[in-house]
Amino acid sequence: MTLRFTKMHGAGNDFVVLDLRADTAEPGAALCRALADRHTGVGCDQILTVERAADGAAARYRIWNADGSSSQQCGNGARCIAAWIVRDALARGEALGDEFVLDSPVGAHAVTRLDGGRYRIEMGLPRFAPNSIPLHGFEGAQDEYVLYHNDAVFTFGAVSMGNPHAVIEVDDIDHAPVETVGPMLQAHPAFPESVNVGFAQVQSRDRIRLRVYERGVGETLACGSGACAAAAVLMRRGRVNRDVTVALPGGELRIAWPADDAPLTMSGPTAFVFEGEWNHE
Ligand SMILES: N[C@H](CCC[C@H](N)C(=O)O)C(=O)O
Repeated sequence: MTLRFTKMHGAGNDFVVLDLRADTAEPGAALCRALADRHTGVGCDQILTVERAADGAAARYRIWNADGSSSQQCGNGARCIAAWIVRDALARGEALGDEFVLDSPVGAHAVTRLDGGRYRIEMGLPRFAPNSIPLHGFEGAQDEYVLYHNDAVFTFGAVSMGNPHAVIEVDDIDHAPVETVGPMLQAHPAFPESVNVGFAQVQSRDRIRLRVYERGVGETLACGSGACAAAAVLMRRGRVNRDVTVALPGGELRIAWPADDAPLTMSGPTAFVFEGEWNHE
């Protein structure tokens, strides 16, 4: 089987983009794992599929992690799909304009094309209620949850951006226990659908450094929904202003959440790396 794809990344979070608009079958978990393999496949954190949208949106997209699991949200992926759709429209001689809508597993996202391959995405409202994350074992949304595990105590914030996030504040991001606490929380029964685990260091009221151990992947160079989640948790705690820069290992994202009842927006870069054909038996 020959599979045409586009390799892209958003702040170093990398993707294989598949065009399914001609009703090509969606990739199964095994094909996603094979595509994502960085030795025997193409290599990526997530596989994104572009599909026809019904309701006036420019396109619909879906998301699969490198381990084959699906997700409802991918912030860096949304920006890359926006860039992919704009380039596709230009190649067809169609003018898409700088404002359009993308449909995703968690609903419509308004997109604004900025300069230099940057895009702003409306990421919806952060949801803090434990049952929306989902987070079991706690009643009512809290700014900080406390979890006991093997004689250790973990405090974290939790929020859904359409996918589940835990956010742990640290004093020294370069020595954060990403590879140990990340998998521990993902396997903990408090997170029945696992979780993306962010480690955030507040540098000022306008700047956060962040590392994310992603569900279905491990640590990535950037996580767009993770940047939204960390900003939302820290804004709700009053630790940062409502418009911040989130610096991840792969690049910087801008997160604004002007009011609790206003959509949170994420702005950041996109990049096309190469087009390819993958021959897979
Ligand atoms: N690993 C995530 C999906 C990708 C999120 C990330 N790449 C982003 O940019 O938001 C999950 O399973 O919920």
